Amino acid sequence: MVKILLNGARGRMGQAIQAIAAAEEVEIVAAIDMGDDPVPGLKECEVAIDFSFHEATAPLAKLCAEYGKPLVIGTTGHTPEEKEAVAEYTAQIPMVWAGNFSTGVNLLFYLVGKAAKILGREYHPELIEMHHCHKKDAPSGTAEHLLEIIRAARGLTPEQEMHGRKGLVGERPDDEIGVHALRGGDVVGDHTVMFAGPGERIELTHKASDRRIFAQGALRAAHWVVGKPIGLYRIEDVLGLRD
Ligand SMILES: NC(=O)C1=CN([C@@H]2O[C@H](COP(=O)(O)OP(=O)(O)OC[C@H]3O[C@@H](n4cnc5c(N)ncnc54)[C@H](OP(=O)(O)O)[C@@H]3O)[C@@H](O)[C@H]2O)C=CC1
Ligand SMILES: O=C(O)C1=N[C@H](C(=O)O)C[C@H](O)C1
Repeated sequence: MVKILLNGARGRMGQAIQAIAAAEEVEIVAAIDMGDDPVPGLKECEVAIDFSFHEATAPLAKLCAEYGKPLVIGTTGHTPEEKEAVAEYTAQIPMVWAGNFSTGVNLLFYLVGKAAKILGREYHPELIEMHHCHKKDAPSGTAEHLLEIIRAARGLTPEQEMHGRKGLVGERPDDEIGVHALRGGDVVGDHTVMFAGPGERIELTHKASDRRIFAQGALRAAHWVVGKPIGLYRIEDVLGLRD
């Protein structure tokens, strides 16, 4: 059993984690949300898990550093300043930080990287993601990581991303990544990267149908990170997928 503090406990992911905790050999010693004091739970836990809201992550990371507790972050939508603030604490505690804890999406990351490298510039990447109507950030954290992967493979910059198209946008250049965030209904999380080339197109898709996959990944990360050296880890480290 590993003892966890869960931040964002009343939310969709908080509920999904609580539903499987016992089966995954996790004891939730503190289930907190906005307005709750994390300190008593932090003192008792072995690791904290954050699935809450972008503004909440850096303050929690600061407290984890103060009490010497590892942190697993699933929350997305951080501003560049918030990301920087959180990253500072990776010099004080072990941290696993991932925009998507599913095994399937991590395979998608790998396949998209390979495809972006193998296919030439004339195979145009377009990224489409769809989530439920309650999601507050766009594009998704998963989409942001897919964009990083495509940019790295193709030598592109964030300025070469085109988020949605409207009006006289002109012809699509080769060195562009189209990004389209769809919202509606109760979609758990779909991500497609399309490479549209001359005479053919390749589509790589992952569709999540149950939040359990994210919850299982996050709890696996919580078990894994306890006792690890200080530093920043990704889900690839937890899954042993790092090249
Ligand atoms: N990495 C991954 O694999 C996944 C990541 N996510 C991400 O996890 C996050 C949560 O998603 P989801 O559960 O669907 O969202 P919800 O909106 O359902 O839940 C968020 C929870 O966080 C609480 N909360 C809001 N602000 C704060 C705060 N300042 N301090 C502490 N708690 C706060 C909310 O409380 P209240 O209701 O009182 O506002 C609520 O209980 C999102 O960023 C989402 O993108 C989601 C799925 C998978
Ligand atoms: O908010 C969600 O629901 C999800 N968020 C994560 C993201 O932003 O990528 C992961 C998953 O797609 C579900």
